[in-house]
Amino acid sequence: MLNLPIEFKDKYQKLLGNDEAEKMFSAMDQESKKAYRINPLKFENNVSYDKTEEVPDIPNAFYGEVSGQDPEWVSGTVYSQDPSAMFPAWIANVQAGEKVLDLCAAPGGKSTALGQALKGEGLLVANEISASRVKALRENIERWGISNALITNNDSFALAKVFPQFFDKILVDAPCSGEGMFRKNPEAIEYWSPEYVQTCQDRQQEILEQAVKMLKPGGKLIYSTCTFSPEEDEEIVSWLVKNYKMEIQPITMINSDKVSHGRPEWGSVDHLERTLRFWPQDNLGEGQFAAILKMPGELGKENSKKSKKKKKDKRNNLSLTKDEKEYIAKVLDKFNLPKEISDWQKRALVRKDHVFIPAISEQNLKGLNIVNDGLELGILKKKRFEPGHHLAEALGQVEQKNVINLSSEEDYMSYLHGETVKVDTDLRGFVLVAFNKMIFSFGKIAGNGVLKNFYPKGLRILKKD
Ligand SMILES: C[S@@+](CC[C@H](N)C(=O)[O-])C[C@H]1O[C@@H](n2cnc3c(N)ncnc32)[C@H](O)[C@@H]1O
Repeated sequence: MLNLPIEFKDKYQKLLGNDEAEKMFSAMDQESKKAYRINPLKFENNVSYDKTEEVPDIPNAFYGEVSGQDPEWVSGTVYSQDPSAMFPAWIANVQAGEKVLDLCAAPGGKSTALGQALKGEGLLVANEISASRVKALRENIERWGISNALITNNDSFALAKVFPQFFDKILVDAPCSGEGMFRKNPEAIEYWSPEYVQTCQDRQQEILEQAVKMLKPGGKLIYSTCTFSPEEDEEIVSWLVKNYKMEIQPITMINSDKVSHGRPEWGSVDHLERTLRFWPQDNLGEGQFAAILKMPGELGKENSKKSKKKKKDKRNNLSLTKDEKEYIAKVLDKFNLPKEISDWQKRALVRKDHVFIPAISEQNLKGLNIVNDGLELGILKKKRFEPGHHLAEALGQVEQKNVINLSSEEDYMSYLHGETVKVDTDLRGFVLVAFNKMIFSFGKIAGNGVLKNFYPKGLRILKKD
């Protein structure tokens, strides 16, 4: 049984009434609900999991557990995510070509969903303030095969300087008191106090003050938390409406009766019932709050012919030489390229031997700590080119012929451990490596049929003795 603080219980008994509060506390003693999303970007996405129970309203999402060693996970074919946490990115209703910022992004559950909705067009800036957490964000975006994300490790002040009135949509999945996660992470209970809730509200306002500066007129802010406290939910939304004249938008993409609405009496502006609340007693997933707010003005007005014209990349000094292009083409020509990579010869740049297609070309990114810009194609090594892991995951978007599908679980695990594997094939040189048809790495086959391991060292799974 969860050891909930007395002040927490008192607060929700007052807010909800005794009966509803009891339902909430007893639901918090049940097991948390696990679920996963299937990646629509991947060509092979026939997963081995049970698909009987769908997560309501979310396409390609099902209840069930995923292991980090499954080929489905390793190949970026599924993402394990709390079902309620799937909603903020879904209601953002991102369209291909938009400019989207995920301001508090790690480990990337919502960034992967926002990125997949862009379908390789437009831009996702995925930012995370914590240097340790940004690593997982990068891994997850790469696995998902997203090619047009700029991953940054900054605070919101630094981003606001570089991107004034720039984005169509911004998701602020704010750091919060995490009350909705108590049953999943009971250690979060230890941090909780009424003062901590207030500290979280202050921090949310500080982040949001910068976020609104980055929205275009008419742009949309999706604000979410995984907490129940009105101070961090309805009160924050009220503050946004009052301070920035933002409008709370109706959310039309939800049909499930397991999704509740914000409480007008817990804030101080109209239309709070348009916001969404996820309660454990509604039995969908963990606790969550989500709202969409629109900036005054209309989108698209700034899209004059002049601003539509593609600006030239200022980074001419990073261009590839003719020889470098030839080394790269020798490898890439063996694969079927998704459309966003097909014009790599025009767009790819090289920095410190790393060849990449930038996610963003016209913007001056000075002042940002860039973790990854777009799609890393690979590394130039003297007169040859070694394709990179991110490229392998992106190539999984389309049918590939130059693939070795490992024939046993044993070979698959050996590969994840970083070992070489003997393969029975006529293929030679760089190949994509798959298991159960799901592409998860590059490898290189030598003349003797030995598959050299190119699974990145940082992702390898340690062998148990
Ligand atoms: C709720 S988590 C984000 C979860 C993520 N959106 C997902 O779906 O996987 C909030 C994140 O905000 C980050 N954060 C904390 N303070 C921040 C700040 N001042 N600016 C930006 N991000 C911050 C935390 O490190 C944490 O990773």
